Amino acid sequence: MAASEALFDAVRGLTERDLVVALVCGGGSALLPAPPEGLTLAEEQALNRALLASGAPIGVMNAIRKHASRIKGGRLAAACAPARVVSLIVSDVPGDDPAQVASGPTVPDAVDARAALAMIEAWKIALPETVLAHIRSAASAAPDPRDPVFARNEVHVIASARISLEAAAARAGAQGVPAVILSDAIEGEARDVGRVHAALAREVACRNRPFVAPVVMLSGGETTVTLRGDGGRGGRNTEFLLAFAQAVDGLEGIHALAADTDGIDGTEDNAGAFADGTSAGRLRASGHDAMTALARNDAWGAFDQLGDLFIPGPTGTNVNDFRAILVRPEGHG
Ligand SMILES: O=C(O)C(=O)CO
Repeated sequence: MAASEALFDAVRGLTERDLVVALVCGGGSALLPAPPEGLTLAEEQALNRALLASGAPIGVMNAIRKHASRIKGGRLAAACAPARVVSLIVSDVPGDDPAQVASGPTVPDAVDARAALAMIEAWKIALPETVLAHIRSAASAAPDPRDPVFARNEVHVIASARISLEAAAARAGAQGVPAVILSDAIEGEARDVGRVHAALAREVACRNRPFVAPVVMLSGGETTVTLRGDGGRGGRNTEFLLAFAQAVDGLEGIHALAADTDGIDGTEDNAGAFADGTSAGRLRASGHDAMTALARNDAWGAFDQLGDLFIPGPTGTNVNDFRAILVRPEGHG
C-alpha cells in the first residue's frame, strides 16, 4: 500500500508539459494493492487469495482485480493527467495485451463490471460479500479508454514470451538442434497442458511426427493450478512437469525443462524443474508416486525428492512460463 501511495505522490500535480515513463511488469497486481474506499487491505487480500486458488486465467483475474482497486485499470495514468504517459511493458501475459500486465495501472481497458461479475460466477470465485457489493456498485467502474485524459498516452511492449522463445530457438539452432515454437500463449490447467505436451513428445519420439527428432519444442504462456490438496508445495511449472513425467514414464530420449522466467515458480525458491522418461520410475523407487503428489499439489516435494529442481534464483525479469522439450532420436537416451 505504501508503494501504491508513493506512486500517487510521485505523479500528483503534474502539468501537460510533464512526461511520465512507466515501466510495468507482471507481479504488479499483487505489489500494488490500493483498496477503494469502503474496502480494506484484508478484503483486497481475500480477493487475491480467492482468485489465485480459482484456476482462472490471468485475463479473468485481472479483469476482476480492476473492479476493486484505486490504482489498477488505468487509474494511475488517469492520476498523471494532464501529463503524457509512455508505458514500457514487459509482458508476462498470454497474448501480450498491455492492459492485462499488472492489471494495467497505466493502460485502461474496456471490461465493465457486468463482464467481471459474469466471470466471477463462471469461475465460481468465492469472494467476500463486501467485495462483491463493491463490484456491483457504480464505484467499481474503471476509466473508459476513450476518455480524453488518455489521448496522448503511448504503450510499447518491450519484452515478451514471444521474444524469449525466439531467442531460445535461435540458441538451440546455433547448437545444431532444430527448434519449433508451439505457442507463446498457452493457458489451461497445468497438469492437462503437461499431458498434452507429453502426447506431442511421444508422437515425435515414436512416429517422428509432427516433427522429426532431434527437435526441441518450445512453448510459453501461463498455466494455472486449481488447488486440490492440502499442504502441498509447488507451482504451475513443476505441476506441469509432474503430469508430463507420468505421461512419458519409461520412454527414452525425452527431456523437459519447465520454469518460470522470473526464477520463482509458486511457493518455493525454485524456478521449475527437469523431467524425463525416468522421473516417474525414480520417484516410485524412492517410495513416492507421481499420482499422489499430483493429488496433493505437491510437485515441489516430488522434484525435490528426485534432486531435479531448477534453482537459478530470481532473474529480475518476467515473461512468464518457459518450456523446452527435447526429443532425441531413438537410441540417444
Ligand atoms: O497481474 C500481474 O501482476 C501479473 O503477474 C500479470 O501481469
